Amino acid sequence: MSLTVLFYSAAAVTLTSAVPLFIFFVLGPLLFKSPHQPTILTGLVSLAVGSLLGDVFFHLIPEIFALRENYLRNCTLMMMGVFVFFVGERVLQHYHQGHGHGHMEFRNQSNFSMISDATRDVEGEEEVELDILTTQIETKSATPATIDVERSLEVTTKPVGLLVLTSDFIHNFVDGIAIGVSFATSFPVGLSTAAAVFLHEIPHELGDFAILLAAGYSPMTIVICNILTTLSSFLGIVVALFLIVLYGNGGLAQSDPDLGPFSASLKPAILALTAGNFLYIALADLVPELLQSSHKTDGEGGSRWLPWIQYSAFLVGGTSMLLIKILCYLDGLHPPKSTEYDRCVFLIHEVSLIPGDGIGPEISRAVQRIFECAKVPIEWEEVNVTPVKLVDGRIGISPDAIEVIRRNKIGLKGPLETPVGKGHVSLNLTLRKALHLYANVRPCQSVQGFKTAYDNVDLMVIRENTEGEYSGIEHEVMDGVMQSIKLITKTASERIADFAFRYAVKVGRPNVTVVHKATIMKASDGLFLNTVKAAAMRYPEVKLTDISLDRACLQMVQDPSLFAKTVMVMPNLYGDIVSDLCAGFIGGLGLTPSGNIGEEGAVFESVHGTAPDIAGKDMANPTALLLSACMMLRHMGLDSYADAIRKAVLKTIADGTARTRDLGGNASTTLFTRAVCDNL
Ligand SMILES: NC(=O)C1=CN([C@@H]2O[C@H](COP(=O)(O)OP(=O)(O)OC[C@H]3O[C@@H](n4cnc5c(N)ncnc54)[C@H](O)[C@@H]3O)[C@@H](O)[C@H]2O)C=CC1
Ligand SMILES: O=C(O)CCC(=O)C(=O)O
Repeated sequence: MSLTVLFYSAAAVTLTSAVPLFIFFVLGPLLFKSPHQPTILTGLVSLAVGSLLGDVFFHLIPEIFALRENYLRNCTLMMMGVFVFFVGERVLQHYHQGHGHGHMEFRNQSNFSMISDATRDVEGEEEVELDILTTQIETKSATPATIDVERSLEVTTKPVGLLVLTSDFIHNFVDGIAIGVSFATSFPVGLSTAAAVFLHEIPHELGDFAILLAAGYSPMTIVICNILTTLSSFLGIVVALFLIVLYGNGGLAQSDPDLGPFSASLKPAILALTAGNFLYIALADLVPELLQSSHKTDGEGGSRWLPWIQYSAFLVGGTSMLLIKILCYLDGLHPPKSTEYDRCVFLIHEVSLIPGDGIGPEISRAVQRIFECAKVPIEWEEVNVTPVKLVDGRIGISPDAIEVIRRNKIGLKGPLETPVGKGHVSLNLTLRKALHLYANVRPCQSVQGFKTAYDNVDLMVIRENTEGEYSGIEHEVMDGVMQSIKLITKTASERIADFAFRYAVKVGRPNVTVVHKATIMKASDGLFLNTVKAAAMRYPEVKLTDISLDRACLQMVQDPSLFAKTVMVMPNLYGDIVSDLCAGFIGGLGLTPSGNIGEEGAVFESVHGTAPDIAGKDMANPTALLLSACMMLRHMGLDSYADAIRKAVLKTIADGTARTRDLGGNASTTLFTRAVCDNL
């Protein structure tokens, strides 16, 4: 995804820099000669104000506060964005009385006297070939503004040019970061930020051209300097991409809190600074300039329409930002929810598909067919994980296959067979470890309309997914004595504990329950338990309880509703067993989904295995994999598709006519799939 972000950001920055250059050379002479020059310039500045504010209010703020985390920090950073640019402008003013983050440089001068400005030092100093200068000289002698201009001539010297270039360099660098991070957030946010930067760059760059001409720079030198300062935008993009790669998981498609520190923390922080910056430029830099120009022009008998032009251009800028947002909603018929809107336009998401063994290919085909019916905007990239002999002689998944899944960041996986009591290590575990998918989320909810012994089951198991009893550290101590080591580390326990608490906050469950057997495994389960207890201090809004594994199983079987308001977190093996137990409450393994989630991506799969007893017979229930695929869609922000598919699946089961055998019906996998499509 980073390459896509790089491409869009680089294209945006190139356009943002090239167009003002084009305007300067091709349209500049016409513009400067035109009697409508103030009108055009005021229109451009007003358009910039509208688009900057539109970007802030319609795109950046919803994105910054899409997650409930870091609310105060992000507010502070937004304020800091304003403050830093206020201080920066003050410093620049100190060195050059007047030039801060200038856009039209009509501060303290009458109606956009940029042109007159530009001529100050040029006369007699350098021969400049452009027509534009002739126009400038004429303009200068003709307007009353000349007096102001003459006065300010005294402060305009060559160092001013350097100051302007330095400030441009910094400004472009910040714009580069903002554009890079915005595109990493989503295409629409990138587009709107690039448009806002672009629209305020035009008047800004034109103003700077004029000052540089005035400071004695030749047009060619200005162009070269402009290209050099533009390089800092690219530097900004590189910094943004570096942060994305370093902190993981940004990139046009994902902004789920589970996806890693970039999406959850760094991205809102940078967007908050950008929002502060844009607010400052719009309200502190541009609006006062507009008010001043309007006032003076009126006073001088200028266009009475000027304020109306400003209002209209402002509204056009703001409305265009609103339109980008509305188009985005319409595209996916999404409800207006910022995390979801995030991913909704123009992009087809690439998802790795591992069909798996046994019933895996049958149920994977069913999912693909139903996704087609639902027109889900994803493309599958099938990954072959057939075990191969690795360089170290072990049997496992080829590094290339793992790389594909890592690249796509999102995968759907059918079950993989593991030889019992012999042979190669579990490929399921290999994938989880290789991709650092440390959290296994296993929800279990009653299917309305499908009656079991338990009603309204609503359980949530979070299983540590990388170590514990599944560490695979086993050896023969002596003949007839085998030892298997249960590895529990503080790091992994802390990671899963934090995940469980964040998850509880996210889904609105008030409690976390840690399930353990620390009475017996005092050291390993003891460490797990204590680490979760310590993590609880960081989430005062969530209540922590602990329960031993055996007691938890008893209570669940007696009354699963006792656990309906909690998120259960536990070591690896317990999670595997407890989630199968949960499946029993609602109708079996054909119904329970799961997601393996980590910082580098997520792979979704059903809780069940390859079901060798029914494999190849068109008898398997694809619901568990389908619901896993719905979890995946939600993880990607494609909630509306997830909701539609889930509704159709549950309706099909509730209708009762197309139930598979595990649910007491006699429908084939194919028939069930067709029924779900019909219900979509
Ligand atoms: N995550 C994974 O890929 C997992 C893989 N496995 C592997 O699967 C293989 C078989 O394991 P088992 O212990 O037999 O467990 P299993 O989950 O494959 O089967 C248990 C029972 O549930 C039924 N069942 C499971 N899924 C079903 C579905 N979608 N529709 C209808 N009935 C379904 C089966 O017919 C069987 O009677 C083993 O090689 C094991 O290693 C087991 C569990 C998880
Ligand atoms: O890899 C296997 O064979 C079984 C894995 C399993 O049961 C699980 O952890 O979900």
